[in-house]
Amino acid sequence: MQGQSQRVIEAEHLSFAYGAVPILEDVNLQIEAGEFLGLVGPNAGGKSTLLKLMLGLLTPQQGRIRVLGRPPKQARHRLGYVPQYPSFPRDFPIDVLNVVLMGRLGVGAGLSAVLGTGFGGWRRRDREIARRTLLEVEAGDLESAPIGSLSGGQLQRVLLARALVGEPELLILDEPTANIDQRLEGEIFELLARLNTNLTIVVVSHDIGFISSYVNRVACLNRTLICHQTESIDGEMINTLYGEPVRMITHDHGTDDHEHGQSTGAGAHHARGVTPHG
Ligand SMILES: Nc1ncnc2c1ncn2[C@@H]1O[C@H](COP(=O)(O)OP(=O)(O)OP(=O)(O)O)[C@@H](O)[C@H]1O
Repeated sequence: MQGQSQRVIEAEHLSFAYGAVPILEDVNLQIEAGEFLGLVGPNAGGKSTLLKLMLGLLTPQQGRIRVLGRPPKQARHRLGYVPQYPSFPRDFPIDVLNVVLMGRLGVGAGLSAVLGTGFGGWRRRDREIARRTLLEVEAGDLESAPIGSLSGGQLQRVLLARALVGEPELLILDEPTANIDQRLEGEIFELLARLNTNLTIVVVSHDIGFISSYVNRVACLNRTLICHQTESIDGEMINTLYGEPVRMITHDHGTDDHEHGQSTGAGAHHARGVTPHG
């Protein structure tokens, strides 16, 4: 259960480099409980790196990051994470329920169940929670399906269930709809919007136009980070930024060599996969 106005993420003057290559520079970000934040930016802008810092998988060279008031590693069991690409082989002989149950491994009860009785010996309570979570993501009928038999959209729901089954306070998704079609993308985001009624969510996306109708706030990352309230991201603003009507966009800040470089208060923006209308 989240506190009334608990700060879920607090990043202050965060800088990170892989070796000598700077990826994040002086990033400041506060996320309050209950927010649905979209993280957008160009390829290699540092989005996945920022998520890994939130998850405690990387350590910043400068600055500080707190998750639920603690160092990220200490908060990891209270987070749910859906990675960009599923990291297990699709022909692995395991059914959906057991994939979802893996998400209970970080939770005390699930772990002791596995250690005590061997793999597969989950407690009834863990199985109940896993089934309930599959229902929540509208994938209850897939419980016994081999993981390799699922469509892209079904797999995303199952990975979402795996992230939710540990009953997290913050759900982090790295481009959850990158490999599925637009209709299913809408369904997944409808689902995320419902989950957001009692869960803080951070989602990485390339498509600011699409996510703007679901998220409350958009953070734009291209080495440095700038936030916009969703209501300020309307068609007119996007068109002004691009100089022509566009649909699918990412935008970036603070470099001088933009294709559509325009100086705005928020920095210049450019499009990837831009679809001019008309
Ligand atoms: N382990 C690593 N070692 C060295 N460089 C890395 C490593 N991981 C990522 N990078 C580089 O860091 C930069 C930022 O990567 P990151 O994955 O954070 O970007 P991103 O915004 O998530 O990109 P995309 O939209 O393409 O997923 C990229 O240039 C990437 O090649």
